[in-house]
Amino acid sequence: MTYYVPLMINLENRRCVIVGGGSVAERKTASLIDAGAELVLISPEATSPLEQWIAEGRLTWERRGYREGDLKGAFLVFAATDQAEVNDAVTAEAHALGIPVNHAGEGGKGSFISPSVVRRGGLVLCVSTSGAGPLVAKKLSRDLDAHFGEDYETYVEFLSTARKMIKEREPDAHRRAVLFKALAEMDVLASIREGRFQAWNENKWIAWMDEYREE
Ligand SMILES: C[C@@]1(CC(=O)O)c2cc3[nH]c(cc4nc(cc5[nH]c(cc(n2)[C@H]1CCC(=O)O)[C@@](C)(CC(=O)O)[C@@H]5CCC(=O)O)C(CC(=O)O)=C4CCC(=O)O)c(CCC(=O)O)c3CC(=O)O
Ligand SMILES: NC(=O)C1=CN([C@@H]2O[C@H](COP(=O)(O)OP(=O)(O)OC[C@H]3O[C@@H](n4cnc5c(N)ncnc54)[C@H](O)[C@@H]3O)[C@@H](O)[C@H]2O)C=CC1
Repeated sequence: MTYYVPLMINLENRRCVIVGGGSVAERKTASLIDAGAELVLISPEATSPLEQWIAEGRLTWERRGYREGDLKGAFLVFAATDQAEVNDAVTAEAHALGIPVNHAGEGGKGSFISPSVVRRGGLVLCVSTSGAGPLVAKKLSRDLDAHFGEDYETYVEFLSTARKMIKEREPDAHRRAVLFKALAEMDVLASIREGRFQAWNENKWIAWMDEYREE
């Protein structure tokens, strides 16, 4: 089995080309829109949600079949037609140009695959079976969905603010490390869950950092 390496990619304003306009293209496009990518769809047909997004200006549509040369300038490519030879040709062009490509019909032919994803704000939980069972990946991520509640979104926001505070206010590498460790062990989730949590203001952060300074 392929040893896939998970990555987190920032696609904001990056040109992504999706070839094919069916249900698979629709699913991949939905997450790319949320990512703020610059999207180009190449397909003679598109599902109604895709058409809706096109009408809203969220992606541009080349209403025709794929032609060699379509991938020039792309950062990422999705080959998602129902024609095996078209998906293969798109993949071959992407490989030749050194652009990462996803092959919907035979995952192993592409250079990356999409995991099943559960989001809680900045917390991103991904499940992949390395292509062995996409439906199983989906099922396992539903288990995670049930286990990780909305409280994690608030928790990750809290961590993000804390990290920023610590970086801004603590120049000493050793003391920073002590603070990050204390932060990771702090039990904030329970209070969020019970509705007792209130976001910390700057003074509370400073007081908290000072406690550790004295030790
Ligand atoms: C290799 C990979 C490449 C890629 O697409 O990136 C791939 C490939 C293929 N999928 C196929 C079928 C289905 N895929 C789904 C659903 C999802 N597929 C996704 C990912 C991946 N699918 C990558 C591996 C991920 C991994 O294993 O970790 C998810 C997780 C994410 C996403 O697509 O964004 C998303 C769930 C999203 C969610 O969580 O909701 C469903 C069910 C449904 O539609 O609900 C079916 C029908 C049931 C079935 O056949 O199992 C076929 C056979 C096609 C044929 O028969 O011709 C291939 C071809 C092949 O086997 O290579
Ligand atoms: N990776 C995944 O998660 C899954 C992959 N699949 C595979 O992906 C393929 C596509 O699935 P669906 O989106 O459900 O198919 P679909 O039949 O709904 O859509 C196919 C799309 O490809 C377009 N198309 C056909 N020829 C084209 C060309 N020359 N250039 C550009 N676009 C072209 C069609 O106009 C249509 O919009 C399936 O055949 C299957 O092999 C299927 C289910 C899930």
